[in-house]
Amino acid sequence: MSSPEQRSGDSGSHPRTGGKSGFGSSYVRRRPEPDTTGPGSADGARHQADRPHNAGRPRRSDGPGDGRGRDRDSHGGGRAPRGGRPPSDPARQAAYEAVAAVHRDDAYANLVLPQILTEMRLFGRDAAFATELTYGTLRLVGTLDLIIKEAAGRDVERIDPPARDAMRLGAYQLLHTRVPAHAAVATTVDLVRSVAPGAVGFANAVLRQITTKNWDEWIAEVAPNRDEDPVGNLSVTHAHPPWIVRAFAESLGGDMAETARALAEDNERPPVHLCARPGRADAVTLADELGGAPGAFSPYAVYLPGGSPGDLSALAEGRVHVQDEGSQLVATALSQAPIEGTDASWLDLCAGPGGKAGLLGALAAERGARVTAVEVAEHRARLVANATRGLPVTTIVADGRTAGTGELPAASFDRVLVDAPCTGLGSLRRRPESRWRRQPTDLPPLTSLQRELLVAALKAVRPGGVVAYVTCSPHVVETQVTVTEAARRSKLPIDFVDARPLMPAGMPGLGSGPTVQLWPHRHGTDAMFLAILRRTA
Ligand SMILES: C[S@@+](CC[C@H](N)C(=O)[O-])C[C@H]1O[C@@H](n2cnc3c(N)ncnc32)[C@H](O)[C@@H]1O
Repeated sequence: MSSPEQRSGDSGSHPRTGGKSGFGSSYVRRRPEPDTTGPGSADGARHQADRPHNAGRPRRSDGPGDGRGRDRDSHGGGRAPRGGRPPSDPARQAAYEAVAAVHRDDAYANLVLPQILTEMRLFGRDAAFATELTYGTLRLVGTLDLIIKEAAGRDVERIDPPARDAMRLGAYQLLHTRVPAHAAVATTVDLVRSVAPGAVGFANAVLRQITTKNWDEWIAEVAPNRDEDPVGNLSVTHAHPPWIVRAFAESLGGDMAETARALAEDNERPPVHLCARPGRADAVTLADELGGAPGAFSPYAVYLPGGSPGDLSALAEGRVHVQDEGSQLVATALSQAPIEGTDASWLDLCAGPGGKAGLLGALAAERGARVTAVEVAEHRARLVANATRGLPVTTIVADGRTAGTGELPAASFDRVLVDAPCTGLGSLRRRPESRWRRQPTDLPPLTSLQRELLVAALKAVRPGGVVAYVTCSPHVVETQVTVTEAARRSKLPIDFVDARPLMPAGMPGLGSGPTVQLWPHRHGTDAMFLAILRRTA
């Protein structure tokens, strides 16, 4: 079983159908893959999809360790025993394994957890509980650590990693679930006994201390004063690093109350969104068929109540793919932006793994147009080719920064999408560990790549045609600053098209234009940014 969170996002859509369209998608390797691909997408769900097969798996160990004196690299020694005696509490053990793998091996929760659940043969309620513990603990870990530090009287860095991860899971149960306190303490102490036996007494004492207050009371104790340090207060209250709080606040015009709502939404479990491919499926019919609901905004969106989207026959048949509704909206907006003259040649400059190329391909098929999908990483280009099979899409392995030259000639495309590699701060709700992994130092190389890609796109689009610049991040440096700077550097005549009328009629919270910033707390979508630029004569 896999949870909605494990499978949601734009990754993993590999329709295997040949489709009904007369077009054939083709996969053409035209250029050798460069040694360096530049920073990849921060959209973890997408990148995670093509990590080496075992990249998310915990390393094997010989058995439980003594729980003392391990550094980060030796964290693997403290794992609950899996061989021999069956675990008495498999759901908690699975969650421990997943959290430990994320912290020890830099694994991705949405990859490693399904593997662990499968290996441990956990289904139904056990799997759901393990998922809840894993995702909840990883999301809140920064604040849980502050509480553990306060209760333990020592910095968490000084606690053995296996004991620390077990205690994080215990603290999460105590403060964020309905598990009775005595059960949360007892099961956590059992877990510590198996992964870090030397820390049993310590863990017991710390957990008992944590039971003395509820979440709000602990927050009042560990968070900075809201008036004196509003960013610090929100950072602790909603468990996001301060630089991300500042980035959200800046994008929201300094409105700290709304920033709080945006942060809070990242801690909610997001629904799975499907895209019913135009010409192949109808969202309303599909929603009926799946027991879901049609999307609030995208005409192609279906909200799935739960379960495993991977099991749906509609996915295997290529009638739908998993895709956040915000991604559907920005791709659709590009297809609907008014242009003059021909409308036959579309370009997707950062296509892997192919979510938006799948939707653009289906829309292009209805309009007699053709999409060229460019992806720098060969393995991701293969995903694009799979995702667009049967659609009028040609996949090319190339560096998008070369657009406007050679086989992606200057002034030759009618519509161009730049779905740029970014920090992914707009989809933190789908990737629980990401907020703690991302660093402000990730920004300079990403923004420089974003600018270069957008300049290349502006060269490749013909006068009168349009470029959609999209990020799954609301960080103004990746959105407004990149767009303004790239338009200036291109030295080409550019107009900004108001993107708001390209969103569904009546959609609220679209701001003053001409760009659009979607938000989970406003729209229920990932925080996608969209700018539409028209190249003038
Ligand atoms: C945000 S993801 C695109 C997601 C995709 N549009 C979708 O909807 O599935 C960015 C992609 O750009 C690719 N990329 C990074 N640098 C690139 C470059 N210089 N040229 C082309 N693609 C690049 C990454 O490998 C990644 O697949």
